[in-house]
Amino acid sequence: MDEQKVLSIKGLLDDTPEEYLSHKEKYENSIRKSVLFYKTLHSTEDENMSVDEKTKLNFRNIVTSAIFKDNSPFMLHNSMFIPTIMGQGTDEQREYWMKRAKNMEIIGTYAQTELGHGTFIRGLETQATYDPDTEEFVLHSPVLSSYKWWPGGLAHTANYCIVMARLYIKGKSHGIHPFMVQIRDEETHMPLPGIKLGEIGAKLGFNTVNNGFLGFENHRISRDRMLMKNAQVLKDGTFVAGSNSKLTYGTMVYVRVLIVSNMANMLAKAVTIALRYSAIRRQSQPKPDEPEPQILDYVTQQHKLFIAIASSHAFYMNAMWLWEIYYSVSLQLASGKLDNLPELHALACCLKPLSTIDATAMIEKCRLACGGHGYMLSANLAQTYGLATAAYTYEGENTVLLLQAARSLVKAWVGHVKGRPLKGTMAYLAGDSTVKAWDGSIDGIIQSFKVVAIRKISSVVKILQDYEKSGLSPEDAWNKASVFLTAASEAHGRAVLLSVYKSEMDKRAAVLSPPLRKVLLQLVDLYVTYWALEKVGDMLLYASITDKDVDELQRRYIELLAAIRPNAVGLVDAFDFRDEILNSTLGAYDGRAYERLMEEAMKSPLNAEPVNQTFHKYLKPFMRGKL
Ligand SMILES: CCCCCCCCCCCCCC(=O)SCCNC(=O)CCNC(=O)[C@H](O)C(C)(C)COP(=O)(O)OP(=O)(O)OC[C@H]1O[C@@H](n2cnc3c(N)ncnc32)[C@H](O)[C@@H]1OP(=O)(O)O
Ligand SMILES: Cc1cc2nc3c(=O)[nH]c(=O)nc-3n(C[C@H](O)[C@H](O)[C@H](O)COP(=O)(O)OP(=O)(O)OC[C@H]3O[C@@H](n4cnc5c(N)ncnc54)[C@H](O)[C@@H]3O)c2cc1C
Repeated sequence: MDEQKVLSIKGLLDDTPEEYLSHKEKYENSIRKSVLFYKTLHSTEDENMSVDEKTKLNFRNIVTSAIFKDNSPFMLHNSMFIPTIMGQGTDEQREYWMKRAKNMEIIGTYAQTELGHGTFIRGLETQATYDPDTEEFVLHSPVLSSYKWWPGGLAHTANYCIVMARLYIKGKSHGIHPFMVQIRDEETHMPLPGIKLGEIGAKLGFNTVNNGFLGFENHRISRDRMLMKNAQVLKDGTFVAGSNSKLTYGTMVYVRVLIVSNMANMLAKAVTIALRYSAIRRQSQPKPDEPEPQILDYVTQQHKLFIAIASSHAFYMNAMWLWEIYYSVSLQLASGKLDNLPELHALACCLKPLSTIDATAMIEKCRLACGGHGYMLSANLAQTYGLATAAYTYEGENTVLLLQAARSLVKAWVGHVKGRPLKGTMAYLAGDSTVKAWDGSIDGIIQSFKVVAIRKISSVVKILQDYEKSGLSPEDAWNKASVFLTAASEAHGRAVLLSVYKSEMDKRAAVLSPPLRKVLLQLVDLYVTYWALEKVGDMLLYASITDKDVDELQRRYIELLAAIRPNAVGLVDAFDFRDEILNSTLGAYDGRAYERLMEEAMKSPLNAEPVNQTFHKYLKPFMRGKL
């Protein structure tokens, strides 16, 4: 696809930095650009029909990040509204709504979270009560806490949305289901009667996403507006349950899978900026007779940055692998086979949190690695952090998701002890977890991570059982053990991340030139060694590492940093981000960071006049003692 063509369209990139616009202007500018971007992208994609969905998504994601530093108000239309129609609609509903949504005849969002509940979906309070006399659902927000709160684009952009609401038929609740709801008039864009809409206000990031609130006052929609692929309500009010109520959560699983590759991209961007800047920035004079070195030559700087390069590769490989699993499970679900859904859910509940936790921490480290200039918004590291840390919370708060994964792991372990077979990515739990002599090879360390996971899972299951034996209810035992349950999930997630990164690289190794293979495998080695040192306590406890082994591992780590140093700039150049996509004074390809900082500073509205009017109004009288 022609990224260059997209980015050269006039008006897509901002002349005035967004941060100098008011809240309202930011929104209006983002809408103008969203429309232009949609038209441009469509014409570009039409020329590239052969490209597969995953490449298309990645391309869109990267180009979008250049045009919208703080994300687009159409974001939810593409990432959740359309996927929910696809995943939850009947054939007829898909046919009708997809045509309208794909052509942008309607703009939609996904309204699930409420003021009172986000995590606990079964606690949602928005009501959809079926009225068999009129064959309609009556949508109602009975209390303030039932107002929808957060959906992107909901405030002033979307005219339709998918509302997740509790279905009532003849006084009986039938759980949470998706409803297609028109919220604004298609001609005037006014909110429809019985619908209260607005924007939720300024946030840490996402300030151009137009996140909104929504309340209903007995608003009626026809029966065919319930998305009925899974569960159905017949005309007379008969409820037909779906094969698994959790299929209603399908869009969330899809987005959790996408988030892993999104984190790989965000981290790649941040480290490209910080690393290029580290190559031109010179500071201090360790040797009196020599010039100031590039800060990239300080090993502490390499320690901050090289792991971010390796982590981006690791997330990318894991994301592609997870995408394949998602794809094949989706095909199975379509043919009614549900067996592998729990494993997909558990995997997404490990990899979404770990990728967002690591990316958030490493992007912040990239900012810190740029010293004072990293703090400038024009460096584009603060905004990148804002986007990454949002993903820590959205699409399932990370602690909550790790506890979901723990639920599957505990179940698997208990079953294994009872003799039930383990399958898929949990099959390794049946392996040997006895302490052996330390094996410091890459495969040996990965094996140690698996042992750590087995031991943490088995240990927390024992804790849970002991609590229950002492008289605690299963729920209280679970809560009491939850710190260690999340630790067990993290250990499992680390074992998956490490082993998939290594095995996916091995698969590709054969087609790489020997020098490239060498460098990419150094990154794998660095990643594995870094995490062994980060988790040295676990290695001591469960994998019999000795102080001598740790010493060796530390030396190996330092040697790897030295080996990667000559290729470090090449490695970030290989991410192949155009300057427009990095959008950073510090990270441009030509290294003219100081010139760019000054050029950007001159765009500050305060620099338009030499004396600001507040001097005459306040400062002068104040300094003369007249105020
Ligand atoms: C274009 C590229 C863009 C890329 C970037 C994208 C950016 C996009 C921007 C997005 C912006 C942000 C947009 C947004 O933020 S949209 C809002 C997102 N909101 C959330 O993610 C809410 C998080 N909460 C939940 O998911 C659930 O309520 C949890 C999971 C916490 C519990 O749930 P609940 O209380 O109802 O369940 P339970 O505890 O009774 O039962 C648990 C049982 O159910 C199974 N189970 C649970 N869940 C699933 C599942 N999904 N598939 C299959 N199975 C599932 C589970 O294994 C267990 O099974 P078992 O053990 O009993 O056998
Ligand atoms: C930038 C952004 C965009 C968003 N976009 C959308 C959108 O488009 N559509 C939409 O519907 N929603 C959206 N959301 C909402 C988002 O999905 C929720 O905020 C998220 O799922 C977390 O739920 P919560 O806010 O209820 O947090 P809470 O669940 O209240 O979490 C607060 C704390 O309680 C802890 N906690 C909660 N439950 C448990 C538990 N069972 N065990 C242990 N600890 C627990 C959490 O770990 C956390 O520390 C968005 C949020 C953000 C930040």
